[in-house]
Amino acid sequence: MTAPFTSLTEFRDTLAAASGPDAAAGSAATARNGQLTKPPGALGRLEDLAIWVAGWQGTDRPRIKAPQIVIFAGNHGICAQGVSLFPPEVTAQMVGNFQAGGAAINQLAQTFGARLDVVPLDLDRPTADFTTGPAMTEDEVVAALRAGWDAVASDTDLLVVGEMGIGNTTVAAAIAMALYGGAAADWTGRGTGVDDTGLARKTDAVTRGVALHPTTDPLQVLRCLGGREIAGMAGAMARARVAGIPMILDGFICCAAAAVLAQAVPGALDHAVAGHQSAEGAHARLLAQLDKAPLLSLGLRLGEGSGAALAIGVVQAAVNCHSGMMTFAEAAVSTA
Ligand SMILES: Cc1cc2ncn([C@H]3O[C@H](COP(=O)(O)O)[C@@H](O)[C@H]3O)c2cc1C
Ligand SMILES: O=C(O)c1cccnc1
Repeated sequence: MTAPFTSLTEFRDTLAAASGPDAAAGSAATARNGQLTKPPGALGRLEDLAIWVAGWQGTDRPRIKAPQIVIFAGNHGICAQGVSLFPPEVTAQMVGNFQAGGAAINQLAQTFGARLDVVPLDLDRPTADFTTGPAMTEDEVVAALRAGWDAVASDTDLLVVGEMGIGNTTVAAAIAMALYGGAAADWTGRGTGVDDTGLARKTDAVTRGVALHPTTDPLQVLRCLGGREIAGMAGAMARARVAGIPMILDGFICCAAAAVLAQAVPGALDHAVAGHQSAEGAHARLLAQLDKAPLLSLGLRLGEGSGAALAIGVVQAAVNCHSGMMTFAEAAVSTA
């Protein structure tokens, strides 16, 4: 489906018009869960996950048959401030690596049987340095949101969005500070591995950028401080919300994109679970703001959708148990 919006206002209206999950299917799944051959609650959060997917799929027997991972890539003018350990050309080089099958996310996608799509967004045209002006024009940010919307396949039943963009932990920190306040140092971290001096440069850049763009409108925060891959992720998440496709959030950068939606429209992330807590310092703080408890905590600090991709396996396991197990009656097992 082609994106049904051509402005930020229309984007917000599209997202706000999304309906919620099927409450009857959720209730039916809760009832079924209570009859499965296990002590009540013994599958812990897997039970909640299966019931949650059931609501979004509108059936008490959900299945995950077509998971999709989409990686958005973008380049950032803020790299001019010396905020990353790596040079910006790595973004395009890694896109080539994704296309050749050589990155971590390729292996993870294959492990969980997920389709993998890579969407480079104007890599030869970095955003503007947000310490000197708005990162994007409205046309640019809307184009990236539309690319995100259009990247979700029509048969996808579980979505993961990931990113590649040298400099984007600085961008995500600026978005988080603009949306939630606090000091820049609360939101900056080591990203690809900057030293103390690099971290101080990041924190200074975020302080100056947020001061230059004092807007509190979440979509203007995305335009002024964000990046194309972050807007692409937001557009794909919005499409999933409107289409009722459950999704798994990845690390710090992905959650910054999600935070824009959550602040723009209440309930915008009802279709999302947190896949993992990354090692980027402020990810835990951001997850707390989103009120999402991570499924995994493996010390990853990669991005590319990697932590969320791992959690595809957890969600698949949850729905397979829920939909494939026998009830006490079917299996002739005595109840308590
Ligand atoms: C080879 C390589 C592969 C990556 N895959 C993801 N990232 C991650 O690191 C970047 C963010 O960190 P910073 O803000 O410090 O630049 C993003 O591209 C993110 O996806 C990578 C980074 C590198 C170097
Ligand atoms: O939290 C993440 O996803 C992350 C952390 C560091 C670098 N890239 C991504």
